[in-house]
Amino acid sequence: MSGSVLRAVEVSRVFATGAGDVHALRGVSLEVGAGELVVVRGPSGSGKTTLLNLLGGLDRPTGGRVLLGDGRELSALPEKDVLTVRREQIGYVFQSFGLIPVLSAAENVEVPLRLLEVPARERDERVARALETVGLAAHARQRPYELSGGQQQRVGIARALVAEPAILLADEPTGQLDSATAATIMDLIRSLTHRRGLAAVVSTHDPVLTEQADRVVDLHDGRPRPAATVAKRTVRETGAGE
Ligand SMILES: Nc1ncnc2c1ncn2[C@@H]1O[C@H](COP(=O)(O)OP(=O)(O)OP(=O)(O)O)[C@@H](O)[C@H]1O
Repeated sequence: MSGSVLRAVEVSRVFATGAGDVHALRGVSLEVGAGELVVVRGPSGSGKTTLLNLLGGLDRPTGGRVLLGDGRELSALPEKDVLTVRREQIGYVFQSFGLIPVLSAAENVEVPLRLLEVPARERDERVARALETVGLAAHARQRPYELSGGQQQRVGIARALVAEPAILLADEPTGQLDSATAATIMDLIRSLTHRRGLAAVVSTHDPVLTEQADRVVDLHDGRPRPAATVAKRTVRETGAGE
């Protein structure tokens, strides 16, 4: 790993609720470098989504810090700067795909580029390339409901990567897919991570999918379990650049 692209240092998140404080995360540290796939594994309620939200700037920790590769503290930036970091540097993949139903696959993938005000011609080229990368070039004009779950998640991955972020975050990206499709989606995430040198963090509670990880971080009741934080691969598979 050549320096961390994203780092959580002793992050905690306490939610104040009517029934009292909920300690969703209690001092979790995690570091991810370019070309590295870290899987966060844990049972329901262990804090996976909370951690991914903090890493992606969708939420702020109540303790600890989230640091970017350039040394800036994401968790302390003003909201408008967090938004810029999210648009330019972070691709996010959701369990429920998060596609806009009235838009075609290509139009969904185009959304991040519109937000970045990329000119139309360049948008078209980049969207076509992104759909090609996930194997959906032939489905560009279809709406989400005309696609299978696996295909919809491929659109979600193309959308997450079309702006060429350095960081990929995926919260249970295979949670709504059958096990065979889930394996192909994890394969795709792994190969894109290695080929493009992404810093990727993926949450899952499926032990089978952790096979694809370079490193696994186990969460339990908002705490990392150090004994189970294992190096899965010391030598990463690196494919030719794209
Ligand atoms: N906005 C919130 N307000 C109050 N409590 C919350 C909030 N978000 C999460 N929690 C609590 O924090 C804990 C961790 O939740 P989180 O969603 O991060 O777990 P998870 O591991 O992603 O679970 P799942 O696998 O079911 O998605 C849970 O006890 C949850 O109820």
